[in-house]
Parts: sequence; C-alpha cells; structure tokens
Amino acid sequence: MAKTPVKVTVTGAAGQIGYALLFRIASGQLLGSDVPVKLSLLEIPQAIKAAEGTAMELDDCAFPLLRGIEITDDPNVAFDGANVALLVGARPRTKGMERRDLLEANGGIFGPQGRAINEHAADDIRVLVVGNPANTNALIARSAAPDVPAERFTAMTRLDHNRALSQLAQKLDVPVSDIKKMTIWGNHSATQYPDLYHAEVGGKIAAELVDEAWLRDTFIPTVAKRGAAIIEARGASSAASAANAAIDHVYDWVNGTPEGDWTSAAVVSDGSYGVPEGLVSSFPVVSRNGRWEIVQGLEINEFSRERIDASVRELEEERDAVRALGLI
Ligand SMILES: NC(=O)c1ccc[n+]([C@@H]2O[C@H](COP(=O)([O-])OP(=O)(O)OC[C@H]3O[C@@H](n4cnc5c(N)ncnc54)[C@H](O)[C@@H]3O)[C@@H](O)[C@H]2O)c1
Ligand SMILES: O=C(O)C[C@H](O)C(=O)O
Repeated sequence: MAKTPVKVTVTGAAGQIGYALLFRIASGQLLGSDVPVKLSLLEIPQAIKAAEGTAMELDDCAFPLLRGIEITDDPNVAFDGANVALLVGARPRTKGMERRDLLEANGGIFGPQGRAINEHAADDIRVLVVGNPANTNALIARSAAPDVPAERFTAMTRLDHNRALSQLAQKLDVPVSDIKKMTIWGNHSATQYPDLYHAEVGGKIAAELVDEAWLRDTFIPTVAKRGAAIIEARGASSAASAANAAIDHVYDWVNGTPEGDWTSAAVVSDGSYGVPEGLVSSFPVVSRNGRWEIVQGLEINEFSRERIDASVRELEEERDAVRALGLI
C-alpha cells in the first residue's frame, strides 16, 4: 500500500544549513529509505527566490521519495499539517548587538512560529530547533504552543555530541563506533558540559582512559568552543555538520536509539538531575516508541555537578531575560 507522505517543514531553507539539509531529507535520510516526504520551505520574502532555486535543484535530483515542494513566507502555510518542523532560520548576532536584542529579535521569529505550529501542525508534530540560541528559541516556541505536548519541542545538541565522540575517538585512536553513552548536558553554548564519566569505550569508562588534565583543559573546551573554531576557520558557521546532526536527531527520534546506547538532545526538563522543570536543556536520552526519554539514575560526581549547574544557570538567565521581555 502507498504510504502517505510525511510533511517536513524547514525554516531558513535558503540558508547554508538548509542547503546541506534539504537534499538529505528528500533522499530519505531523515525518516527512512521507504518514507515519502513533502517539503515545505519557509523563508523571509527577500530569500524566497533563492529557496525557489534550491527547489529547482531538488526537482533535478528526481528523488523517488520526494512528493512535492511548497515555498512560502507565511508560517501558517508552512506549518499547516506539518509532521516534522526543523526550525533553522534565526536572527544571527550582528556587530553591536546586545544579548537582549538577540533574544528579542529571535522572540519575534520563534513566538509566531510556535503559534503557527500550535494552530496548524499535525497532531504528531515533532519540532527540532537548530537556530541559535537554540535552547531558548525552543523555549519561546514551546511557550507559544500550549496545545502541543511539551515533549515535542527539542533543541539540537547532537552536533556537540558528535563532536565529543570524534574528539575522544581521535584521542584514543578508536573508531567512533566503539564509544557508547556520550552525554552533552545543558545549553548549546560554550557552557555546555560534555561528560566522559558515563561514556564507555570497549566497556571501560572513558574518563579512566584519559588523563584528567586532557579531559578538563583540552576535551571540554575543544568540544564546547568548536562552533567558534569552525567560524574562525571557515569564515562561516558549521553547515554540513549541523545538517548532519539534525538528520541524526530526527532519525533517532522517529526510529529509536540502539539498545545499550544513548544520545544527547535538549528536551523540556521534567526536573531530572536538578534541572528546573520547563527549561530546554540537554540530557542523555533514548528514544522509545517515538518519544525521547531522559536516562535516569546516573550518578553525578562533584566535577560534573558544578559544570551542569553552570550551564543550567545560563539557561535560567536566558529564560529570565525572555520572560522579562514578555516572550514567554
Ligand atoms: N544548534 C546547533 O548545533 C547549530 C549549529 C550550527 C548553526 N546553528 C544556527 O543555525 C542557524 C542557521 O544557520 P545558517 O548557517 O543556515 O544561517 P544562514 O544565515 O545561512 O541562513 C539562515 C536563513 O534563515 C532565514 N531566516 C531568517 N529569519 C527567518 C524567518 N523568520 N523565517 C524563515 N527563515 C528565516 C534567512 O533568510 C536565511 O536564509 C543560525 O542561528 C546558527 O547559529 C546552530
Ligand atoms: O552558529 C554558531 O554560533 C555556532 C554553531 O552553533 C555551532 O555550534 O557550530
């Protein structure tokens, strides 16, 4: 029997992540090689023409799973019947812009998008926020969508997770596939905490396989500041690796994480590990039956506690700032 196409809405579709993402979605890598998709591209009016150009290229790939492309500058149209929403488009920080201005400008994007999702998306909508500041943008969108279960709003820390896997694999000279149970805690920012006290390599705890100075002074800052290092090297922020992480996040969410392992995602906190309820914070998670579940019962040592708390404090400050602006 023919399957109904899944509607995937991508905002900021004409941007650099959009360009790295759309072809992979259309080829079946987001949801599965037997799942037909319809793409909806949301852009600002000035970028609609560029989005049309990308759509022409998508057509020219003749992807068997691609069942239609819609291009619009209206969130109510873009999210109408959407099953998956990838919120990539955001207002970048420009020269002279204060953090408050950045949060306010993004509130003007993610509030209306959250409302449009609330009113028009399909009942099974799943939202991944990529655009920065990703965790707090997800909080804003979620607050604007009271009728959508909170668990459907997530923000992306899978790129940080993948970066941590690669850094550790290179240090230990092992394939990435030998590493299990990596965790990113907190915010997608320089305060994030990549945790080696639960990660396992060949069944051994990773923190016991590296010296403490490397863990503290090299591993953590390299992972946490990798985004800035990419910008410095490329002259533009990460695009293909960010798109890859978005694909990994949604694929696992829909299809489940492998037994005996977990991944990292920023989800709405239920109070686990002392993270205040409602904050969108990164945790170790598994996906079962299409739902993220926070891995429970991990022992958190003092070193980890301090770092998780520092990142969560930053999330609380961002939450308080958007609350003061009336955005949540
Ligand atoms: N979470 C992560 O791990 C991660 C990693 C890399 C980049 N990012 C963030 O992702 C975002 C996008 O990055 P990029 O490199 O693609 O940027 P980009 O500037 O190349 O593209 C952004 C696109 O968003 C569009 N846009 C702006 N406002 C919009 C709106 N209201 N509705 C729809 N589209 C809108 C712009 O027209 C532009 O085409 C940035 O905020 C970046 O910081 C996050
Ligand atoms: O866009 C950025 O500021 C960096 C990005 O979030 C990244 O982690 O690569």
